[in-house]
Parts: sequence; structure tokens; C-alpha cells
Amino acid sequence: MTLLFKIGFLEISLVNIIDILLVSALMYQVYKLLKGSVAIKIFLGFLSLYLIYLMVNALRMELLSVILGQFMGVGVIAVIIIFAPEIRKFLMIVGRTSFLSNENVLKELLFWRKRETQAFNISPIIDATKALSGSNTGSLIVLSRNSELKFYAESGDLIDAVVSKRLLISIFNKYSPLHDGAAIIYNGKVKAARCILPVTERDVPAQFGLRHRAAIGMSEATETLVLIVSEETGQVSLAKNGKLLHNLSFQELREMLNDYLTGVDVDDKFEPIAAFEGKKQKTT
Ligand SMILES: Nc1ncnc2c1ncn2[C@@H]1O[C@H](COP(=O)(O)OP(=O)(O)OP(=O)(O)O)[C@@H](O)[C@H]1O
Repeated sequence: MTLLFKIGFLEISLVNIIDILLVSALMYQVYKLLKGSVAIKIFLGFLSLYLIYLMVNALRMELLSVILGQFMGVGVIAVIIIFAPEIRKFLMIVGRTSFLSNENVLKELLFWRKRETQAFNISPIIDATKALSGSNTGSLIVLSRNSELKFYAESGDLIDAVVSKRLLISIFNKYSPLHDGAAIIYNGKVKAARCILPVTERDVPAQFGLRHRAAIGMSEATETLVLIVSEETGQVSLAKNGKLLHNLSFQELREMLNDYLTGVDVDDKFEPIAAFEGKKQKTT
């Protein structure tokens, strides 16, 4: 016996409702995993096409549904090829989490746990940056205001500790096993360290090395603000949307972090990387 609900002229069974809820939860998890990366745009593109296909099918528009159906057939293979790294990552996360025994995963899946971005004290970040810059210790910190950046965090070592000056200095200490790569900060916590960021594919002026290229690449791929301290010069820079703000004072840094984290649009304060072409070259 199946339980049927009537909504207007629509009859829907309990199994259908559970089915829809499970698919929605799954889609939400995929969205969260990809959020902030370039792959999210491709994912949303495919999802929109699939929804159109379902609508066209339901309306019995045969010609369009045959064309879209063919595309969907090939699309599945295309999705597997395009998202191969993400699929691998997703399966790794699923495998690593003891899925049914972990109460948090179930809560997240069923949307019980509410996530809120809270304003947090940025002073430890500024103080740590002063110390790192003063000792010419290279560092790379990704600040995110709306996503945990799970995809990138998973490429490094998960930490999930409240931000403090000492913690950041310890991470980037040259002798620390965590110093290589980037730290990710979200919601007042250092989520991970030693993370691998995407390097920009654009031409970057010669005075910027790999650390800056990774910062620019990350800011192109996500809606983050990336803080760089140069090991060579101790200079502090920020990357956002593929652009740079170079050699900032600590007061400017404080203002930028504050603005970014409180949702102020700071994009027009940044310079395109081409503007740095021809300025001081890196000395080797
Ligand atoms: N893709 C990446 N993701 C995260 N961190 C990276 C990446 N590429 C390089 N780094 C970090 O940058 C460091 C290398 O920096 P490199 O000296 O080449 O850059 P730079 O921009 O010239 O910076 P600096 O002015 O500090 O020398 C690496 O040791 C590593 O910690």
C-alpha cells in the first residue's frame, strides 16, 4: 500500500517525496563541494540543461526532447571526464567519513545544522602578518566569507582551530611541516593548512613567483581574498578576482579585511596584474 498526497491536480506518493528530498540533499552536497570553484559554473550549466530536458519531456515536445536526450546521453560521459578530479574528491570524502555512524553528516544532509557566517576579530591575522612580514617569512592565507572551501581545504591538512596570532605564526614558521602551501580561514577559524591552490594560467609579471601566482589563481577561481607575505621582501599583498593590491600598509590591510568580511565591494581598489609589468623585477 502506498501513501498518496494530493496537491491540486498532482498526486504524489510518500516514496516520491523521499526521493525528491534525497536528490535535493545530494545536489546540495555536490553544490557545497564545488562552491567557490570554476567547476560550479559547469555543474550549474549541466543542471539547467537537465531540468529543461525534464520539462520538455513532460510537455511531450518530442523533437526537442530527442535532441536534448541525445545530448544528455553524451553529457553523462562528458560530466565524468570534466569532473574526474571532483568526483574522485567527492568519493574520497564519502569514503573517509563514516557515513551512517557520523551524526554530523546526517544532520548536514537533512539540513538540520544551521551554518552562519559570523564577524570575527581580524586582529590576530593583522598581528601575525606584521610578525611574518617583519621576519621575512613567506605566507599565503585564503580568507573566505561565504564558503568553507572544502574542496581546497581537503588538499591540505584539516585544522579547524580558532584563529590566533601564535597559530598563524606557527603554521608559516619555516621549520613547521605545515608551512608549505596555503592556510584557509573561514568564520574565524583556520580550517586547513598546507593547501594547494590553483595557479593562474595568465602571464604574471616576473617579480611575482609561484606564491603570488597561486594567490592570483585562487582569487580567479573563487570569491576569496588571498593574503600574501613575500618571503623575499616581506611585502604584504592581497589578491581578489585575479587582481592585486601590492605592498599594503598594515592599516590598509586591516581596512581591506574588514571591508571584505563585512560584505563591502572592494574589487575596484585592486589593480590588474598587467599594471605591474615593467615595475621592479625580482632579483635572484
Ligand atoms: N599552487 C600553490 N598552492 C599553494 N601554495 C603554493 C603554490 N605554489 C607555491 N606555493 C607556495 O609558495 C612558495 C614558493 O614561493 P615562491 O618563492 O616561488 O613565490 P613568490 O611569489 O616569489 O614569493 P616570495 O616573494 O615569497 O618569494 C612555496 O614554497 C609554497 O609554499
